[in-house]
Amino acid sequence: MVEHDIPRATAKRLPIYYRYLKLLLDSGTVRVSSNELSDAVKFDAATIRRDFSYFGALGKRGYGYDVEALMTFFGEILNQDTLASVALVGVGNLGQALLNFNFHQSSNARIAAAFDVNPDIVNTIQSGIPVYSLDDLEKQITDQRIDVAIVTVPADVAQDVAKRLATAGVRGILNFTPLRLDVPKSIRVQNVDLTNELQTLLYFINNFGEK
Ligand SMILES: NC(=O)c1ccc[n+]([C@@H]2O[C@H](COP(=O)([O-])OP(=O)(O)OC[C@H]3O[C@@H](n4cnc5c(N)ncnc54)[C@H](O)[C@@H]3O)[C@@H](O)[C@H]2O)c1
Repeated sequence: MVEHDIPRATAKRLPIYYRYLKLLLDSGTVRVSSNELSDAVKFDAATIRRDFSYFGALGKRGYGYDVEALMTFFGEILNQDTLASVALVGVGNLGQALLNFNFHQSSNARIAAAFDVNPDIVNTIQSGIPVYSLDDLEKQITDQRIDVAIVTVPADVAQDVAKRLATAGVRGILNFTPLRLDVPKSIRVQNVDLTNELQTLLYFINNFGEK
């Protein structure tokens, strides 16, 4: 693998370019200009052109960049990265906050794909992460070798989502919904309940708070 001596800020933008290019490729787009990329990923076009030039990827005037060639190229570079890919299902208030936080800097995991049913956000990039239609769940989980999913959907659809995740092959679910999920024994579920945490804290403060 060729070592690329690139600035850290450029390296951090690479997964974002990669994921957006993958969305374009999946939708059959052949080429893209730095201005179009700029609109989607919210980095200015000059930054994008400079970033790409570090990799020797030069767009042609009036043509732009070849999406598939860029994807292949960036994919190879990113393969050196052994981060666990995580999915997030339900890009609402909580889901957006988790996408924005991501986990990359503090752990060996990062959210690689998000899913929702809301047509207003499907096929957009949120905090650098592509949001796919729920219809694409199984395909993306398989293609992106996703092992773990975070579930932030309304409780009434959580069981159905968990079942689909299980069938798609995830091995762990971080469940933020109040529903207790029924999944095969081979799948580990970790429930997160901030209300519980707060109640516990209040209990300790009220009962053992006096020094
Ligand atoms: N564990 C906690 O401490 C905690 C805290 C806050 C919220 N929650 C829970 O997290 C969940 C999300 O809360 P929120 O405030 O973000 O809700 P929200 O309504 O803002 O977001 C829900 C999102 O899920 C999407 N969605 C609906 N059905 C879907 C489906 N079948 N597949 C994929 N996406 C679907 C919606 O389009 C929406 O974007 C709820 O279950 C809520 O009870 C838990």
